[in-house]
Amino acid sequence: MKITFNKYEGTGNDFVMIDNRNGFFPKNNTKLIEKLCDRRFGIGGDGLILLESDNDTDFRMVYYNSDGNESSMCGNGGRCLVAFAKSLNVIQNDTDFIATDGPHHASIFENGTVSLGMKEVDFVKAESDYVFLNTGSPHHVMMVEDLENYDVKTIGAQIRYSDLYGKPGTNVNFVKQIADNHFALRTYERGVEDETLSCGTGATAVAIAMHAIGKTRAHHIYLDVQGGKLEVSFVKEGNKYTNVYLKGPATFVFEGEMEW
Ligand SMILES: N[C@@H](CCC[C@H](N)C(=O)O)C(=O)O
Repeated sequence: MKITFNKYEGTGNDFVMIDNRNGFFPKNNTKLIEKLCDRRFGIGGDGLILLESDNDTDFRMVYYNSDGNESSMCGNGGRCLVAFAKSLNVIQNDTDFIATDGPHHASIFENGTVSLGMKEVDFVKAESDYVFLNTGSPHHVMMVEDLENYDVKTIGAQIRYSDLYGKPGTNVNFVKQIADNHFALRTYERGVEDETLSCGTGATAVAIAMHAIGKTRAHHIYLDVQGGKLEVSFVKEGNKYTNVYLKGPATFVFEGEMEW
């Protein structure tokens, strides 16, 4: 059988996109998903995303990490899926869709940039040397001295598998401040088990974490990731971060068919 797919990337975080509105895709076939994401034996991607029909919103997002397992929210993947939905004529330039962490609103601008509404954050754990929060996916955030030469894969894996996070684990972000409203980050992603070029829920977590610990007073933060630039904006209402938006490019790469 042949699978028709599209490949998208958002600041270098890349995804295999499949239109599953007719429900043909074998969603529990972990080995198949892992193979489709494999960069040598498959199409290649940090994750695979299904676009499915939903009764109450424009579409449903189902996200799998490249290890083949379904996981929590993917910010860059969500932005790319919005661009894919537009290419399928499922939506125009504004949409409401549903993902594992709840409803999302998104808009596509003329230059192809996608702004994605993220879940509200009402809990930020701030310790002396790290911050932990959930922006749709769990994120450990820590500032480091030499971000450019930091061993993200080794240290990221140690934290991800540490007793602090137990079996579910976490994503791990290493951060450097560039200006009051400008940070650079590198992310180790669980489920990819490596550094990726960008992580949208990670960039969102870094922006909120830096505000929560007083590194910035800005509500609109610029973030340099390994694969490009993202922006995160939010409103602080009491202890809550609301109106959280993640903005950046979402780019079609190629389409094709793969035999399985
Ligand atoms: N790349 C994503 C995050 C994907 C989920 C993550 N790997 C997890 O399992 O928690 C993003 O852009 O947010």
